[in-house]
Amino acid sequence: MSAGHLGNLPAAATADGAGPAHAPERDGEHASTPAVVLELLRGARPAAGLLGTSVIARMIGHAAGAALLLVPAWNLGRLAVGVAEPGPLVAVTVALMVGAAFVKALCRYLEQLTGHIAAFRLLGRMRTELFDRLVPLAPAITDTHGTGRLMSAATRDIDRLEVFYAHTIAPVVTAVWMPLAGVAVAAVVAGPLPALVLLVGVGVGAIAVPVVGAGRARRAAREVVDRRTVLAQEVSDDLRGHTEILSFDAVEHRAGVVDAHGRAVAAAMRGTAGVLGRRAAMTLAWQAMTTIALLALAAFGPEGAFGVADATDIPAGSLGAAAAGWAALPALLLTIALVPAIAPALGSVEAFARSLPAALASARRLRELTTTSPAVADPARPHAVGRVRGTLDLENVTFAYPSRPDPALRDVDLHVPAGSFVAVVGATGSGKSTLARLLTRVWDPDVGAVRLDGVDLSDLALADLWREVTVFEQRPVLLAGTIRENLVLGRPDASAEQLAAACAAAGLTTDLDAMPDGLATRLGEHGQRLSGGQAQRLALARALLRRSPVLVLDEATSHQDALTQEGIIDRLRGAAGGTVVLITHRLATARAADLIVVLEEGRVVETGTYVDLIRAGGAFARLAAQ
Ligand SMILES: Nc1ncnc2c1ncn2[C@@H]1O[C@H](COP(=O)(O)OP(=O)(O)OP(=O)(O)O)[C@@H](O)[C@H]1O
Repeated sequence: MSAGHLGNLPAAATADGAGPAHAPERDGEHASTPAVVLELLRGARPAAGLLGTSVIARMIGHAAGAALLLVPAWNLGRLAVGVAEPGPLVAVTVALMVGAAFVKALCRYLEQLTGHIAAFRLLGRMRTELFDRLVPLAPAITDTHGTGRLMSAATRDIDRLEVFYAHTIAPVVTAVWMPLAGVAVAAVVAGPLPALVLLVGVGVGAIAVPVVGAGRARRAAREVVDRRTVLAQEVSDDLRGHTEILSFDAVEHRAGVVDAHGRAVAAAMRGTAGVLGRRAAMTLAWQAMTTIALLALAAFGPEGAFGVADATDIPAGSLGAAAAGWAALPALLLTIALVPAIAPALGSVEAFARSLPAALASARRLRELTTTSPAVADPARPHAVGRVRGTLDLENVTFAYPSRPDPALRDVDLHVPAGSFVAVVGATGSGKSTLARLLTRVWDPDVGAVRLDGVDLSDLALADLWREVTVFEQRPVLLAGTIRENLVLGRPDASAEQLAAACAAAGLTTDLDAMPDGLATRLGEHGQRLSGGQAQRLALARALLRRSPVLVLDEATSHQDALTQEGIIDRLRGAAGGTVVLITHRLATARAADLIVVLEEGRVVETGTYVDLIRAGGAFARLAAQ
């Protein structure tokens, strides 16, 4: 997907405009309503044809619906004043009504069909775009927003925009054109005064209904969206941590937390109820008032106010003659019938005035998410990558997480020769994983540089970097598919031999042999059908399979027994494609390393081989003695 305009989602910052490396910035929250609406409309371009059809179908459908009321009203008037023969008139009226009903039904079908196809197509695109936008924002976005919130954005917020595309564009157009057409018909058939009365009535309905409580409805909608998001985050945490919740006997406590958030959502929703009630009442009130005003005009207004029907047309001796004083009856009935004929078009204003604030609140939240500056961004002109040897250098690196002022790494200088095996050790919290994250450019350093083969990582395209440097995360994520699908995630074209070699190196072969379905074994969500050790061995095999020039392993053997761990470490050098950086708190695994780097409170305090460091009797020896 291109990095330029991305449908409904505003363009994300690029490297040039990213500002400070990891200071997430948001501007979506402050976007004005017209700006958000305009952006949504711009995003509708790919489905313009379908949306146009939906609008036209709705306009014709509403006109047919109006005809269902206007034809009998007009003809009833004509019948009453005697200007038409009852027999043919009834036949024509019935035929016209059947035709209008058929057109109305067909148009309604077309409107709904095309409107919804357009909306779902656009929502599908937006989900893909959202995903594309979120990738470069990770991990800043999960750190600051939480996965539940992102999930809610990708599903609920995007779904809510369906209201805008399927239920707003066509109704708005119809809500403008139907009243104008109705007033024009009244002006032609009944004259300017009835048209003016109708215009005022419709104007009150069209303007007052959505305006009543608009600010309150908007604030309440935003609150509902925010509170629902918190609820989604809590529920997602509960689902993920259900085992802990059960074993800690915390079901009641957690149910109470979720219940409290549910109540908060309900309270926020109640905020809109009063506004909705008033709007519904006003929708009915303007119709009643306009009808009364038209009747009053006919009864007490100037003579000839409904003066189009010609009394000389009325045959002598007919019922019409008796009703000569009511010569204007057809025009009066037709104008009165215009009120309920126009009402459905305005009724939808009330409906979308109700749902639109929620859709716009969702659009704002999506905007807010996607305008967060990425923690790392692709360079404007990436350095071309040739054959990577795998030399790593950290030069005077200092880094602090955005949420913590104390640096997690300070003044780190480190040289890792290509093809070497380096172990990074240190007490918990000393900055080992942070070092791994900087090597894979999850974050950029605040000061100093991280280089691969002498090239600053920030000059490499992220895709190139991710291809050359493979990372084994401390808490690797397994997908719900088969073992094979998980293994080939980073190398879809791996041969059977390559798969077997990676599995053997990671110590997974015995496990696979014991499984009746072998590589085809399904894992369940987050690999829950594997033991902790098996899941770790599988994730390690997946990382080894890539044979990338640099392999960063963060606690890759922490769940293994001593024997299994020893075997894995022995095979590691041969199985990896080049440089290996092994982050570990088990010092025995560092024994085979060419170089051991000891971290203490974010600083490199010692480097050397196992034997040298033990002999030196410094920080490493103290760690070993613990
Ligand atoms: N995402 C984060 N946001 C804020 N602070 C963080 C984050 N991740 C780590 N830290 C902090 O940075 C410091 C270094 O953490 P790091 O995970 O690098 O240590 P570590 O040596 O890998 O620890 P362990 O052996 O326990 O995994 C710690 O003080 C930690 O609390």
